[in-house]
Amino acid sequence: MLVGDSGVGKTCLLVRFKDGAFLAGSFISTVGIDFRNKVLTVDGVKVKLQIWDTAGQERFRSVTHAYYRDAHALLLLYDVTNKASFDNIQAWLTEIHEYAQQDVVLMLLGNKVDSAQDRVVKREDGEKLAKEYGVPFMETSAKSGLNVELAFTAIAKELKHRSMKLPNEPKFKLHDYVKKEGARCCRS
Ligand SMILES: Nc1nc2c(ncn2[C@@H]2O[C@H](COP(=O)(O)OP(=O)(O)OP(=O)(O)O)[C@@H](O)[C@H]2O)c(=O)[nH]1
Repeated sequence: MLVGDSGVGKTCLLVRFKDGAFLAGSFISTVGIDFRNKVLTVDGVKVKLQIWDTAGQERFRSVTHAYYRDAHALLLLYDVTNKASFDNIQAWLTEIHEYAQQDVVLMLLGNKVDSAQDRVVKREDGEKLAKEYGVPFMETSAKSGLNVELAFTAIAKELKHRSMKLPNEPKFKLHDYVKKEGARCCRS
């Protein structure tokens, strides 16, 4: 499930992942909730992700609260060009704590890193906040595609490992995977 303030790029991130395209131009805010499916092959196993795109606008909050309980993973987004969306992350985390399952997979994403000239939230600030709350963190761009595939693949890997629970397989460490792959392939 994708959550975060209105306008941070949740729908665009999902469209980039699903269709490999960027929705440029006028911004159409999500009404309520929407979902798309995508099948990924993770370590030779097909994983079907059902990805729920929520409305960030306050007036839809009661609708989206009802969906948290069934979410296996949450991608919490802020916009690196919008300080308020970053400042609201703590409130989102409180909400997640209240409504989501205790063991939900959670990842923090700082989106729109392609807009370098408009950036107001430094990468280190995102990293610091994520560390404080013990969640994996990445910067992304729905526009350029930076780290989009990586974010969803990391989540899919974690979910696959959880659902298969193979006793002889070493535990998958989402944090380490994100750190290693992020550093290797596509830091901005
Ligand atoms: N430069 C840039 N613009 C982006 C990016 N992602 C989204 N946008 C723009 O930001 C605006 C909002 O994007 P959406 O994906 O609709 O935002 P949202 O979080 O789904 O918004 P709500 O549905 O209201 O919650 C649109 O005008 C997008 O074109 C990005 O990575 N880079």
